[in-house]
Amino acid sequence: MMESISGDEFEISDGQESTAQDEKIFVAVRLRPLNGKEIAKGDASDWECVNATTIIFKNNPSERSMYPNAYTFDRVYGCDSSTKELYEEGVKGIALSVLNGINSSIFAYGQTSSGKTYTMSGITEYAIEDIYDYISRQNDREFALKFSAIEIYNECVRDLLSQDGAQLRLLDDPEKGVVVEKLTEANLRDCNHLKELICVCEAERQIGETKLNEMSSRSHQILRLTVESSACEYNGSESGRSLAATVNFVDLAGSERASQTLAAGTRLKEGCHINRSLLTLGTVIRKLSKGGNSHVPYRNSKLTRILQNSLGGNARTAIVCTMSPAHSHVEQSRNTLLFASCAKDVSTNAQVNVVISDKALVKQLQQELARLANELKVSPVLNDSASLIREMELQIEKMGKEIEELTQQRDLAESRLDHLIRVTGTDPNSLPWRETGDLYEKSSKDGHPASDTYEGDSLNKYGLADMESSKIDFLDENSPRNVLGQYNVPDPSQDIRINPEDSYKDQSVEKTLSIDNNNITEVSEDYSKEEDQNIEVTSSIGNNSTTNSEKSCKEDQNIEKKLCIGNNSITTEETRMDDTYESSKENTQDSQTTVERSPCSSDSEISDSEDICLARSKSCNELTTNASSEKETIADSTSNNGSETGKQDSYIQTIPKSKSEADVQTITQQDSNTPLMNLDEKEIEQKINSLDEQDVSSELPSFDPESLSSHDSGMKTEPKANEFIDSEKDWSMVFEKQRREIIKLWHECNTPLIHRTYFFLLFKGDQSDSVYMEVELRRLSFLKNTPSHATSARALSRERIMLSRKLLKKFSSTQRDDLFKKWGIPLDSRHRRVQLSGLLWTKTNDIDHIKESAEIVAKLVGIVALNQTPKELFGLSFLPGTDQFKTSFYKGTLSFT
Ligand SMILES: Nc1ncnc2c1ncn2[C@@H]1O[C@H](COP(=O)(O)OP(=O)(O)OP(=O)(O)O)[C@@H](O)[C@H]1O
Repeated sequence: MMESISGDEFEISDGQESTAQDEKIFVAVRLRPLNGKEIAKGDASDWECVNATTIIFKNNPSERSMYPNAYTFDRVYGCDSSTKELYEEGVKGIALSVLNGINSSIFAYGQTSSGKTYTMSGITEYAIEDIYDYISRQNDREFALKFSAIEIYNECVRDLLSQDGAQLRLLDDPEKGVVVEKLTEANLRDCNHLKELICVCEAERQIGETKLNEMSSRSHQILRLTVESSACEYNGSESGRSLAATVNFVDLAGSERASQTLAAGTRLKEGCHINRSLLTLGTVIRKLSKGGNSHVPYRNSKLTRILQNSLGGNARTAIVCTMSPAHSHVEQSRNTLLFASCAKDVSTNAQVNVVISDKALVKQLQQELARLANELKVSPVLNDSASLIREMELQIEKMGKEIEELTQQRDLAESRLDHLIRVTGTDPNSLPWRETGDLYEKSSKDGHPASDTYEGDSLNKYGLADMESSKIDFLDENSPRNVLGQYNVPDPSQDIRINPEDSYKDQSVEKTLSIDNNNITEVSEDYSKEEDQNIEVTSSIGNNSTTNSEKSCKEDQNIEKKLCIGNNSITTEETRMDDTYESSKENTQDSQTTVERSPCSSDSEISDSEDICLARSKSCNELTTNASSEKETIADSTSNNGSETGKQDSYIQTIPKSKSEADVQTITQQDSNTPLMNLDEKEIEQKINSLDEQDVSSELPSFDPESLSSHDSGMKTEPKANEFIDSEKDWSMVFEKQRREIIKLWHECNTPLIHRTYFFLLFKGDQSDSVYMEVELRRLSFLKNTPSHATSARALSRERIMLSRKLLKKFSSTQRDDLFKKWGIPLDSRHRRVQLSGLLWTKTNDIDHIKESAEIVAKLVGIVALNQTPKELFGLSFLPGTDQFKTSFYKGTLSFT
């Protein structure tokens, strides 16, 4: 919408095309006629407008003067000009910019009695008439006009529409700039309303009589008209865009000389304030006219503060400088012209002020949203790609977490291994699992089972007899001896007892990995049969019916070692081994020992196993050292064909090799028909005590890492505790005794309660727990003698505090009260939760107390299901610091029923 007004270049639009642009202040000079007093004094008129833009000092044009004789402005108006002419030719376009959403200001500047009020009154009247005339002709836009008026009198701001005459404060608004606080803003009904208000302002304004002007304005007056306009809704545009701008009609007080006005008292004071503010205005104009980035002292007067936007800011500005032509005022007139000259060099940067209403903004954003959504709809590829990328990102994120978790587990295992290797002084290059790992990897690549490529020699040369089974165990995740296999290095873990049944299972596993499934069944079954049947089994494995063939033995020594175990077959087979095998024959003895542990190896052992011996593999050194005696044992064992006594008792874990070791401790199966679970607490206690009396479980040796480094000798003092004779019922008793011992040691070592809980709940007496019980006992025995109790005590205290806090979250008030009562804590006592957490795991002799403590801690730390927990988590680590595991890790892996 574009429209021209009264032939002026002014155009009004909806503001969409308007852009900010620099524009000089429009400056016009107006001469008033000589008034009666001046004529009476015989004052001559010094100034003449020679054309529309130039005014000259006419009385002494040839006189050399420090002042110019001619001044050029946008427009100059002589004595006979009219205000209408002045308005129409320059000021109108600027004043009516307000209709276009552009701020504007019209100033009248000049000495007192020069005609400022006379001129501004006319301009204001013409402007408001034009504005209302224009509005009345607009049918497609709605307008709202507001009016406010202030005067600055003696540097005080006063609301001319208010009767109270209170001084108003100026505030700096980040968006609007300087605003007058509590200023009345009248919503205009029509033009007459505005005129009425302007009349009110004239009446309210400070007027005083001076020598030069009977009606001298003693204040600066600013009439402000705000025009807001927007397109009519029925017009269908509904752009929500409004234009809002203000036009200021500024009638300044006139500069004056006290000598001329003969002011005194109040008038003199007024004159001082007027001159001071006008001086600031002149400074501001001068600074602005020079451009650059020099400081502009707007804040030096309230006038310049309020008009800051109109002076070089977001506004179009016109200044009408009024002059008296009288010679007696020539000096003031030159000052006015100097001010006007500066003003015309000042640039402003007016721009259209477009206001978007909140409602319109919301609507606009909704439209934008709909447009974008539509774009997505019509672009399925983009849509699919986005969802695909998101899905992939989620997968990557998930994989990253899994990798991180696996890395943590690997690091944990590696750190424990490294520590173990360091402590034992083992040459890392000789670690058997590295070799087997290579083999395993190689075999996997070949697409064959690991055992197919596994060669006993690679283990035998390290003298690690158990590695054969260890490697296989490692592949079997369900085997409780996985870790045993992994940690099968020459260290105290060698003392760990092996469950005979587990040993049996291990042997079976070895076979299953060496033969096909059909034979597995056969072999397994045959283990419990007669000796001769074992020979048959061997035959069946040897390449489909080849009985003890040389070829088969050479091709698969693994099978040979394990399955060629008939009465005479061992000797026979060994003589058929290749050179490599022979060269490592000494070390191979351990493998053979392992073979001989097979339940099918000899029923003679079964017959002897009324006093089953226990124990577990020896260190490689020991095994190597005792290879000869072991061989003898093998011969003995294989030559004895005793009666069958059943599978359960038919194992020999370790064959005694020396005289000292031949003193195998046995456990007589007393009361073997009485299940431990049927006994009460006292009876269990008695049984355990009886075990003590029999010295079945002699006091455990303290764990000394130093001794690990010299395991050669250290292993010669194998603790007798390893030499338990095992049976299910005896094991239950031993387990109970060990568990009680562990509980006491936990207490003495300030072991974290969470560790105790996990351990207690995880190991409940299964045969396979023996390894872990043993290790825990040894670890605690070592810890007990270390001076770290103070530190661990503090940690334990912190843990108890932590648990006391969790009591609040995990137990209801009623549950807590029940617990307090049960645990003898008065309900009216203080710090009951702390008291309770302090009691947990303290009564080491009271198994019920221990069970309850474990249950409470389990609930507090959120253990949910332990039945799927790999016991290897407690691993066979001999590190003293294993108590300090990461709870979160365990929480993520343990399960509890
Ligand atoms: N252009 C003009 N034509 C005829 N009379 C004029 C003109 N300008 C001013 N006058 C008369 O001169 C007198 C002084 O004018 P006016 O009050 O407007 O001066 P002023 O600059 O506002 O003075 P002050 O600063 O003291 O208020 C008034 O009587 C006014 O009618």
